[in-house]
Amino acid sequence: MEATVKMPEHMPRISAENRVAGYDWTAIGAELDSYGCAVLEGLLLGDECAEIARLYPYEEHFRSHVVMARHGFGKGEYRYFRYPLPDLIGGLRSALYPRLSVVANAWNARMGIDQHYPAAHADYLDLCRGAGQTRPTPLLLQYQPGDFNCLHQDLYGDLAFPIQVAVLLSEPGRDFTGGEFVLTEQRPRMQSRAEVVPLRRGDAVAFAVHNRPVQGTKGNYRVNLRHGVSRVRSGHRHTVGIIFHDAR
Ligand SMILES: O=C(O)CCC(=O)C(=O)O
Ligand SMILES: [Fe+2]
Repeated sequence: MEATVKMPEHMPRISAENRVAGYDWTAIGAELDSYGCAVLEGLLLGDECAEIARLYPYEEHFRSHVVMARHGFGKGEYRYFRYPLPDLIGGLRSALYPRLSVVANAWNARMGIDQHYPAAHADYLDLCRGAGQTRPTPLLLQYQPGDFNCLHQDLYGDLAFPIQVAVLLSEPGRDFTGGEFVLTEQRPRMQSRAEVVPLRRGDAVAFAVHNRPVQGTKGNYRVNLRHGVSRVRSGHRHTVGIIFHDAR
């Protein structure tokens, strides 16, 4: 007879390392190089999305609460998680980082930036700590009808890891309409380029935080990116943002 082992409910069914290892990182790196963003389909399961979104009202999980309209950031609200992060988010943060650091190091070399990202996220957080950046940056966002997130860059100090990840926790068309994830890319002496990233619930987008190199005819040039969310037309939308540098 087969033994059945029931996993405790709070444990993610697949380890973060295993789910991250399931993606084609060569293809993701190529998408990031070409467009400044790449989609990781199905990073979270539906019930995992619900589990994270449900944390929103519980203050004990968060260190601060931002009402976007008060700061001119848009309309809607978000909360920065406290350490220790929920397992699912902390696990993804450390499992995604080594893959993205390969792309980030290649970008720095192409942009002539003399900085190397260590292979382990714990070591990068040590560097952040040394720069006075000790507060956790992963966040949970909540949008209602009429809400939007103005184009911005998530920079919280001198140290900034150049790629971040956002996971959509609500299902477009069912839970909400509108609310598209938008990325703009400002090119030197040229007009800006926009990307609208189609996401389903559980999909993640990895994208450039502020700068990335673009291969031109005369070598690499640097573009400046911003991201945001278009107006939510109906329903409710939740996202979890995974930023790899900590904040001052
Ligand atoms: O809600 C979104 O899709 C964008 C969230 C965001 O700005 C972020 O994760 O940094
Ligand atoms: Fe953001």
